[in-house]
Amino acid sequence: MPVDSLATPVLPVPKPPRRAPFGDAASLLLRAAAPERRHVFIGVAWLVLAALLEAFGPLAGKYLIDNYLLPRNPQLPAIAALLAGALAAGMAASWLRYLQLSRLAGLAMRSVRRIRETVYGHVLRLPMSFFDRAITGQLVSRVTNDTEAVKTLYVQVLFVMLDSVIVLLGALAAMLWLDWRLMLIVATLVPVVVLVIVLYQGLSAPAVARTRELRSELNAQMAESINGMPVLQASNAAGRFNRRFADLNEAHYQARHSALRANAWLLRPVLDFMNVLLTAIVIWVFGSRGQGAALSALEVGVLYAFINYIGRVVEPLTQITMQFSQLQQAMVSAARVNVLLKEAEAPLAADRGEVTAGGIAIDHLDFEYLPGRRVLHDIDLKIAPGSFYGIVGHTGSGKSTLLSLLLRFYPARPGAIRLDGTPVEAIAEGHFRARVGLVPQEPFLLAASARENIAMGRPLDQQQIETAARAAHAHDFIVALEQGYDTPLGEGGARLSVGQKQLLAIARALAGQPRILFLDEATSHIDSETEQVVQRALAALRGQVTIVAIAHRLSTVREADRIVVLNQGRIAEAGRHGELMQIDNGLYQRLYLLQQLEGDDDAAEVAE
Ligand SMILES: Nc1ncnc2c1ncn2[C@@H]1O[C@H](COP(=O)(O)OP(=O)(O)OP(=O)(O)O)[C@@H](O)[C@H]1O
Repeated sequence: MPVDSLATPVLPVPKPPRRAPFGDAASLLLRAAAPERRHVFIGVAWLVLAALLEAFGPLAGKYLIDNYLLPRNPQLPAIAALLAGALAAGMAASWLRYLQLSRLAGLAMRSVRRIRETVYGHVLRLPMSFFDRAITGQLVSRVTNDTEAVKTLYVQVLFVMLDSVIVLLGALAAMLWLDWRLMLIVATLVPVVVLVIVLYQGLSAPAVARTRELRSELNAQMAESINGMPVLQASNAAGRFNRRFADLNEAHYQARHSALRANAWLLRPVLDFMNVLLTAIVIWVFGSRGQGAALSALEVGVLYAFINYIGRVVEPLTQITMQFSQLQQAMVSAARVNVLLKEAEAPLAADRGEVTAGGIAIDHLDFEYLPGRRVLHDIDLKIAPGSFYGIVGHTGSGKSTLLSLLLRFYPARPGAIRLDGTPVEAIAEGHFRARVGLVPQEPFLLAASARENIAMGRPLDQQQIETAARAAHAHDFIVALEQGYDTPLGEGGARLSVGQKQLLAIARALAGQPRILFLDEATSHIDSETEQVVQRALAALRGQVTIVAIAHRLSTVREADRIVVLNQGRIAEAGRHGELMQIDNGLYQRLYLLQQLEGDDDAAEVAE
């Protein structure tokens, strides 16, 4: 990682959307919950039943007051039956609510699991060009934090809201039946709540979106710092990073605070005030109807039921408004997840041919990462099956780019790359990856055993693993480890030397029995002695596997059948080592002599 990028004081903070797109969130949720339609219907049916049973309580109270208490009509069996009925209805409602909650919570959790798997699977299928733009920490934040926030949408928000709406409708229906004029007064709460929500949405949406963005920036900085820790500490950048993190954290706090302020002002207080106001209005209406006289028996029962129902209207409305802030956050997260899901995946390869012998043909290949900035020009190469090709050139000459195209990480266009006569994009993915092996510059090792690192999840037996390790000259050092092939290698293979890691990476590539093996500067980090081991391993494969090695260190490819020298994206020279050394003042000759000089200097330094 370049030190400059570490020292950059400001991270770009993308502009948050003005409004959280509800359609995006809804479509994501519906898609994820689609396989569970049956659970949704049953859960909702139970909710409706529970709300109906709960609405029965105040009606039973009204009946008790009207028929037994006020007329002083102590029919104990009837009163007991009424109370028992109300009690049973209440218990049944609670039981049903518990059942629906566990059913719907399970559904929510499964749906979120589905979303997370979909997002991760999608990320795995994205084209390499996406990862040129992506920032690891932000991406991780989408797959973990954002999908977690979407869970809130299901578990708390949707079900609490659904429940609240059903209870609200039940209470309004019961009031309508008791006294439609009073019901209309109480129902004025509904437009007030809609107004509060619209106001809240307008005030808090930008703050919530910004909070999410900033949180993922925080993750990104954390991930970047951990990855670049040696450079960060060596360049004394800890203080600068700390300040940058603190600035981001402060911006996050401010954004969160302004969302919470809108929350505190608008949500609960408005509803609490309306509750008191409406109860006062209903009592006043009853009072003015009686015009000072005592309320009739009928009215006392209705008043009791009404005051009871006002609570049942206010509570769900309060719940709905309170949940709205979480809904807001979840919608922003869902929208972010959706943006990621809309990224086009790498096109699926057709299945029109196979890699058999391992011949490679590159025809008039041009390539540019960014429009108008061509990095490869008219590359034309024929590599016979089983041969060993070296690709060399100055930094930035296009070696890695050519390898990326050979590995199908980017579409090879205009021009074409064919393997055994079939265009690379027309070979089925599984077959292609099995037949084409890669030994990268940085051997990526898992925190697992040597065996698992070679197998990489493929169903390989001990025999196959050992054969590959022997071919890569890795067997001897593996069996010398205290548990042999089962020795845990530590994070990133910390237990091994760089050269041993590289040999293990070669064993891994060979274990798949590839027909073609690409080496991406596989010898740049190892000493000359280990390089010779790698060279012997490669020499043993000659004739069986086509090898294309990109090399900074020319000694690695000295024995190649053909060495291709790239210069500014074009093939400048090609031939055997001896032939290239004959070209007076040629690029290869100059590179070679320069490296020899450096080698002599190193040797002299060691001798001193
Ligand atoms: N992902 C990318 N997006 C845009 N430009 C890129 C990308 N990768 C490489 N380039 C550009 O393409 C050109 C060739 O780079 P490439 O990495 O292929 O060179 P190289 O010969 O492998 O260099 P090195 O020996 O330093 O690894 C360079 O100018 C580089 O800036």
